Order: sequence, then structure tokens, then C-alpha cells
Amino acid sequence: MRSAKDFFAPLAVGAPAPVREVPARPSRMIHFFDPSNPKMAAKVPDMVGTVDVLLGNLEDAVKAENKEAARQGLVDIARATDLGEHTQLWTRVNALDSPWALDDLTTLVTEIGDRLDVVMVPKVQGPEDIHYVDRLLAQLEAKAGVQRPILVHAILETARGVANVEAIAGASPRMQGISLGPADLAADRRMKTTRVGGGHPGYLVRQDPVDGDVEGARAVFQQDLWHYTIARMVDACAMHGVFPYYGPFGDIKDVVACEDQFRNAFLLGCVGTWTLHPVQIAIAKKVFSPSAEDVAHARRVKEAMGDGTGAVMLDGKMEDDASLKQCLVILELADRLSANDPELAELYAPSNGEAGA
Ligand SMILES: CC(C)(COP(=O)(O)OP(=O)(O)OC[C@H]1O[C@@H](n2cnc3c(N)ncnc32)[C@H](O)[C@@H]1OP(=O)(O)O)[C@@H](O)C(=O)NCCC(=O)NCCSC(=O)C[C@](C)(O)C(=O)O
Ligand SMILES: [Mg+2]
Repeated sequence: MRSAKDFFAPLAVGAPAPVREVPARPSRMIHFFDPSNPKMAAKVPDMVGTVDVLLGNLEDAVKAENKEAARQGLVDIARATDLGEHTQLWTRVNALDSPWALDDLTTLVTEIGDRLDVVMVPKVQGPEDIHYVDRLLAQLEAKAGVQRPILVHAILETARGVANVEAIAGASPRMQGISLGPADLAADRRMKTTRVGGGHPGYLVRQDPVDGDVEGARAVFQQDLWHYTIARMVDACAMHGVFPYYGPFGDIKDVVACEDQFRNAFLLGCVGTWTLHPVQIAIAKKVFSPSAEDVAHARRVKEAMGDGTGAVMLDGKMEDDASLKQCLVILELADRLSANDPELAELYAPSNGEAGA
């Protein structure tokens, strides 16, 4: 076991000091692109400023024969693109047991380490995977002279990863966040689904028979297959001060269910999601930015609660110290988003809220 005192010491001589707090930069949408796909790569420069995170994907969804082209494509894009102040550059490297992971990390840190904010590691099984990446990144950062530490994001894609999620979240000060990987996780758990995220019509609860008539009409309520995993991931992340994210929603055409799934994750505590196709970007932005009404309400509660203690009635509802804390979460998020986005700043301005807001 490492001493708590060593936790914030660099893991290689000359590597930058680990961060003590994960920078709270907006990351509502982590937009995936395949750097080996010329049509997609050509769209990347115009996406700067429209997404919080651009992620060059090297793992699944990139053909085996294109792995090296994708790696080099990401290096070229990172060098040629001005990412401005508000768009981060992330990558998803290949799995640690694949033939490509070592070269992915070595090439990317050496060539574009100063431009990369976060490395997403797929199929993380336990803290030992994070420890391996942690040390390797430190060695590579030291060698390449990278001045600020590259952060690490784990994907929960195995039953063992879910069982170890608390240990993964706390494995290193580099840990930035965790995402759900519903397709690989479903396969690993032997779930009987064939989709990439989202619900399933067979996973439901049925209303009791009316007057004992089992043949009669009864309402059915589809349930959320991912509730347990997301809730557990959110707790693990909150416990360790890192950020939870939903993940992919593969039914690109079903923008309605996509919005629902994103919103479930937002309400449960996730700060963002992945976008696989341009059509999902506006959905993620809408869902993961609080509504003007919620911000105005939060502001009213804050004003009504004065020093933050006690209980008051507002619109027929009791507000107290704990509901105020929820409102402060919304206000803090609104402030952070407004700082980067004049449209949201205008939307959240007190003059735009209800009277007295
Ligand atoms: C779904 C696909 C095949 C539909 O691709 P398409 O070409 O059929 O779509 P389209 O509607 O015809 O595309 C329109 C235009 O948008 C472009 N385009 C399309 N997508 C993008 C994009 N992402 N970024 C930028 N541009 C994009 C596309 O190239 C085209 O350009 P054009 O007008 O010049 O012809 C395509 O969108 C795609 O490949 N997206 C990324 C998929 C991906 O990254 N998958 C991996 C993450 S999910 C995962 O790995 C699971 C997980 C976590 O591991 C686990 O649960 O286990
Ligand atoms: Mg996967």
C-alpha cells in the first residue's frame, strides 16, 4: 500500500506533480471521432467550440487494419488544430491487453502529450490497471517534458470493473472520471441484450391484474437496465472527487430515447455523456446544461433561505438546508457553464428568471 504522503508525488523523476483536484471544466459531451476516417477527421476543426470534448477514438469501432492510421491521424489533428480555450482533446486508447495499447500511449504522450487532456482507458478491471497507466504516463511525461499531468478516465465494461469501481475511482490522483460501457459490460455479464446502451422492451414491470383478470389490459412500465450500475458509479465517483458519465447511446436515429437516457444519467448525478454522431451533440448540450427554470428556482431558494439554515415555505413546498444544497449544485453548474458560453449566461441571467430570482 502506498503511503498517503506519497500519493501526490510524481511517479517518475521529472514528471509533473499530480493534480489535487480534478479541473472542473465542462465535459457535457465527449464527442467520439475515428481519426482514420478522412470524412470524420475533416469535420473536427469545425467542431472546435461546439463540443466540450473531442475524443480521438483508437479502440473499438476502429478497424484492426486502421489502428496505426488512427493513431497517426490523431497526432496530425492535434498538431494542426487550434482547440481554443473551451474544447478539450481526449483519446480512447486500445485495451491494455491488446497489441496496440503500449504504442498508443508511447506515441501520443511523446508526440502530443502537451495537447492531450485525458486518456480514456477501456475495459478497466481494477485499480491495478490504473496503477500501470499511472506509472507509464509519468515515465513518458518525464521523457517528453510534458509540463502538466495527463488525466485518466476509466470505462466500466466488465463485471469485475463494476465490482471494483470504488477502488478504480480512487486509484490515482490522475483519475478524472468514469463512463459506463454498456455494450461490453452487457456481454461480460451475459446480459441477453444486443444493443449499445438504452433500454429494452422486455425489461419491465406490469401492473397487477385488475379484479383478478390476468388476461385483461394492464399497463407495463419499462425499467432502466442501467440504473444499478450508473448509481453505483456515481457514488464511487462522488466519494473520490471524480466525474461520472453516461456513455454511448447506439440507436442514433432514436433521438427521443437518447434524450431520455441522457437525462436519467444527468438526474442521477452524471456530468456528461458520449456523442457518437453529430445529431447527439445538441441533445447532450440540452440535457447536461440545467434548464433556465431550474436555475431561477435554485436562485429563489437560495435567497429565501438566508443564512442557509432552517426551513421555509416556497410555492407550497418546504425548503431546508438539504434542498438548498441541491440548489447550490445547480447554481454552481450554471455558473461554470455560463463562464464559457454567452448564450447560457444570458439564459441563466437573473433578469431572465422569475420575479425575485
Ligand atoms: C454511427 C456511425 C457509423 C454513423 O456514420 P454514418 O456515416 O453512417 O452517419 P451519417 O449520418 O451518414 O453521417 C453524416 C455525416 O456526418 C459524419 N459523421 C458521422 N459521425 C461523425 C462523428 N462521430 N464525428 C464527426 N462526423 C461524423 C459522416 O462522416 C458524414 O459526413 P459527410 O456528410 O461528409 O458524408 C458514425 O457516426 C460513427 O462511426 N460514430 C462513431 C462511433 C464510435 O466511436 N463508436 C465507439 C464508441 S461506442 C463503444 O465503443 C461502446 C463501448 C463503450 O465500448 C461499450 O459499450 O462497450
Ligand atoms: Mg467497449
